[in-house]
Amino acid sequence: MAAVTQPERSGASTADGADADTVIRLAGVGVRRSGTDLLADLDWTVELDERWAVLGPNGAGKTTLLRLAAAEMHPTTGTVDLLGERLGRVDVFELRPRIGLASASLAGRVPPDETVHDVVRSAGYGVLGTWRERYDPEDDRRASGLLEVMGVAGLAGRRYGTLSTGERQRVLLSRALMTDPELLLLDEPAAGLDLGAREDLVELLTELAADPDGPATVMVTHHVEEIPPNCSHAMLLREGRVVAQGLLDDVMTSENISATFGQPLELTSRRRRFTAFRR
Ligand SMILES: Nc1ncnc2c1ncn2[C@@H]1O[C@H](COP(=O)(O)OP(=O)(O)OP(=O)(O)O)[C@@H](O)[C@H]1O
Repeated sequence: MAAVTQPERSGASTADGADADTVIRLAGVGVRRSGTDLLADLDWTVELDERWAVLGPNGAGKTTLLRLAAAEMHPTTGTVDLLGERLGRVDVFELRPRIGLASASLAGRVPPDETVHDVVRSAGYGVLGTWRERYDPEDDRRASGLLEVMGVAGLAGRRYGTLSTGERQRVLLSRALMTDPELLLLDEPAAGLDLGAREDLVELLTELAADPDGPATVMVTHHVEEIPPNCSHAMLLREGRVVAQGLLDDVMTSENISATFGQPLELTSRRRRFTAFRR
């Protein structure tokens, strides 16, 4: 993967004395809807140099967690600090461009007639669908560079609605990186991909994760096979609660995976790639 230049980021302190390398801090977080706890008792810290995988079965609360981290919703209880700013006290419209997000819900909102180049470029304005925004040549260069890095430069002029699932994932990843975010959030980036496309994506994410000046990354997935080998941390969620979280090698055990998915599973790893099957 060719490198897209990232500015160097360092660990200074913010004005309120918080560690500037802390990208996400959740303390005592709960999200409650219609009398149900979507998330409960959640404490979580993500540092700038960390690459997280979040795993759990359907309905575990993974997307809810990512929406909190994307400043798309507020917690019912507890506090959420993103990039040194407390949700509820900060203008989320200023915060969101600092966070790159690729998710199925975003994918579904892209106008099908939009060109691929515009889908990527318009992230700078936080909009979907180009209207009257003014773009600098630098915006065009960055969008083109990212599409090149993701191996889809040849699709720049194509309409988004004509792309395959794998091509869309690469375009949305390019869009998520357009604002040079400090935090990158990926909700099931490999969903719907065939085996080859999944492996291509894992390779892309591995290269992205290896960039020391790249963003802190949180990737939500259902499948252990999709975890990039250089992922540093993992969180396992079940029914809105953390089963385990911490360093990848400590968290990814047969016991923890079995507890998370509620069945006896055997987890194996080879060259830091995981597979799981029922015992
Ligand atoms: N507004 C709401 N009212 C009640 N329940 C809700 C609401 N929004 C979400 N839920 C429920 O919260 C739970 C967690 O949803 P979430 O989308 O975070 O799970 P998930 O882990 O991402 O699931 P999946 O893997 O299926 O995408 C689900 O059971 C969902 O039905």
